[in-house]
Amino acid sequence: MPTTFVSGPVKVRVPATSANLGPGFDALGLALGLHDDVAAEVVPDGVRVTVTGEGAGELPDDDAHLVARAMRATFDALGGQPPGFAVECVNRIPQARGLGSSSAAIVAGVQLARALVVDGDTRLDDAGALRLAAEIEGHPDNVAPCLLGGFTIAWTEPSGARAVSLAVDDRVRPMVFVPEERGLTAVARAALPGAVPHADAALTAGRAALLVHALTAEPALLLPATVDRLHQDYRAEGMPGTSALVGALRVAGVAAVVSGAGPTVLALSEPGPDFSVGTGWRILRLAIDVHGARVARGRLGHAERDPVAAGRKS
Ligand SMILES: Nc1ncnc2c1ncn2[C@@H]1O[C@H](COP(=O)(O)OP(=O)(O)OP(=O)(O)O)[C@@H](O)[C@H]1O
Ligand SMILES: N[C@@H](CCO)C(=O)O
Repeated sequence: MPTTFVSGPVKVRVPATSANLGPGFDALGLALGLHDDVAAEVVPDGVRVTVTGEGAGELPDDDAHLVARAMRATFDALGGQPPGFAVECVNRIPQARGLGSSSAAIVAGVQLARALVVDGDTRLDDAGALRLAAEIEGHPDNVAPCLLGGFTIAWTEPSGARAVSLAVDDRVRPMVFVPEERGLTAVARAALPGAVPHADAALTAGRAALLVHALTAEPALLLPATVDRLHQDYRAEGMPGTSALVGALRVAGVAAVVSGAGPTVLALSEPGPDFSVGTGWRILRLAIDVHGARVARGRLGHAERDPVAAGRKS
């Protein structure tokens, strides 16, 4: 069946995400109340991308932009490319910091392309959108919470990625400490060994299981539930400030972990008033986003175009 495109713009709001959460490497993730807003429409020719906020002046303005690449891949999956398309991004998620900026861009592209095709949600259903987004990203732990919201457990079967979303206990209060310096996921993944000791794998599997209970029902167990032996120690040399802050917070009794591939630190409870963080960290208290990516018709409104004000609503 030929592909027909809708006229007029569509938009999507996508949340930041924190992957791994300590022991859940490449599997667990949490959607956070900090968002990028992205709009797109079909145009007669070419690909144009404008960016405001995070990444403005640095990211490509054409087909090479990650949102455009995800849209292209999704149009292919939907049966055909439009003559051209224009994209407007208002970015608030810090990039290359471990807060899922690349997954947010990919999910935005997948959801916008689906919304721009008549019957797009039928041609590529929600399960297919997750599979495609995870395939583009390479692992599902950020794209799952970005699409579904909440606390997600993602896994990959021969047919592709799948995920479930669970409600988080109200007492969990995420806080992120974002450093100035960036860290690319690809670099952090290269620091990992090909194999780990059986004892480390066994300990981490047990803590990941405990973490599901701690996050959903018993936050008092978050400190033991966030112990990991699979990735954080191997990456510590590449992000010494992050490693030191995680260590100091944990000594103070706070369930702190490296967010995603770092270098942001995620704390699942707040440190006491006596805890001194030091300089150079942007500290954000963030709600948990329970909605995941939200699509609507129309252009970005005034509030959505503000790269700061709308950033912390969930
Ligand atoms: N909103 C965006 N639009 C276009 N490209 C983006 C966007 N956000 C991120 N990127 C691209 O992805 C890169 C960062 O991806 P990377 O996976 O290394 O980090 P992250 O997604 O922020 O962190 P993590 O995966 O650890 O949570 C950026 O350097 C940029 O090339
Ligand atoms: N699980 C991924 C998350 C970052 O994309 C990693 O730690 O490499």
